Amino acid sequence: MSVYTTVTLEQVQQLARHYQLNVTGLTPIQAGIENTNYFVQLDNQQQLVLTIFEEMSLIGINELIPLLEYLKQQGLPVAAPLGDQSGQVIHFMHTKPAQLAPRLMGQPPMQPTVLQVSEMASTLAQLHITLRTYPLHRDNNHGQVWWQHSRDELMPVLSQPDQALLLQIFAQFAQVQQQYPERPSGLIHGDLFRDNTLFDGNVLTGLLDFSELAYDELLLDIAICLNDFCSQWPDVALDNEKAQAFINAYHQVRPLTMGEQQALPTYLAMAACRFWLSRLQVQQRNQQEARTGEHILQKDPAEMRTMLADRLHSPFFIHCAE
Ligand SMILES: Nc1ncnc2c1ncn2[C@@H]1O[C@H](COP(=O)(O)OP(=O)(O)O)[C@@H](O)[C@H]1O
Ligand SMILES: N[C@@H](CCOP(=O)(O)O)C(=O)O
Repeated sequence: MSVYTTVTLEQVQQLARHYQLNVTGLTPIQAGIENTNYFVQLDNQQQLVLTIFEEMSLIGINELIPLLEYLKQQGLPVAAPLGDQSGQVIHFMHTKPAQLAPRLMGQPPMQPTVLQVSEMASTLAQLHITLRTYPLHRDNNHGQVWWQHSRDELMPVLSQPDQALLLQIFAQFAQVQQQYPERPSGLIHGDLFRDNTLFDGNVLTGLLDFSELAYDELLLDIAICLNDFCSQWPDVALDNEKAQAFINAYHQVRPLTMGEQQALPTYLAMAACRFWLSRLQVQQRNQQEARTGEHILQKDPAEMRTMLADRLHSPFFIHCAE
């Protein structure tokens, strides 16, 4: 996060009484940009994460509770939120929905190894397969309709070269979608960046932040995750060895269609574009609402703009073993 809603230790202790838990400490979490999160220390040495939802509707929040429970039961490393003594999961703090979930151990892989990349990709494929039969339809709030809308809204404030770049990717994307129609859809995570995962060595211990979960193209999820896990940080250029390892590992669990393989280079560019647009929007909002301070994280839109240009100018052509 960022901490938008400040809570006191006493307020969290009061919340924890519903769960018959004793809270001894509270630490704001700076990572993340949508919700307010705190690590919560219990007197029995366990730790929880308190999330105060800043944006998501109550309907959306309630959809995720059984979904996370289902994923946990299927063996995926997710933090299903806790029910209190009466089974209630969502409480309210400062009129906003709030939940407690177990803290998963591990660290986000800031410079992922090839093994971590492969582990991420095979888990992503597993996630897509596991969600195939899950009975939920949820539109993507940051899907194609939103891309077009936010592009049109932002156009007037962008420089001429930025406008040209946007027009180029949207035109190329429309063409590729028409050319390669064989692209399966399903429920996707929608935001699997490194900072929404935790690793202990090469073991993936946490998939976090399902707030963008929605019905959309699986290839979009692959492109979002691959872009972030397989870049040569701090440079955004693609690391070809990692990208190929990602594709191999994913393909072994859920074979990519020919359409997906051919469309991937353009999807990588569009995935970067989607986050360029959303970061520009967040930047505008933070300025308009004067949301600043040491606990407010602002991700750099320029990074995604550079990534978009890179993916367009140096496309990554994949090879999938038969
Ligand atoms: N269950 C959890 N276990 C461990 N760390 C967590 C957990 N939930 C959140 N975090 C930490 O909090 C950060 C922000 O959480 P996230 O859900 O991504 O918030 P936001 O919705 O604001 O992006 C994560 O990057 C991670 O460091
Ligand atoms: N991953 C997105 C921002 C979404 O932030 P999160 O903290 O809610 O995961 C980006 O990098 O722009």
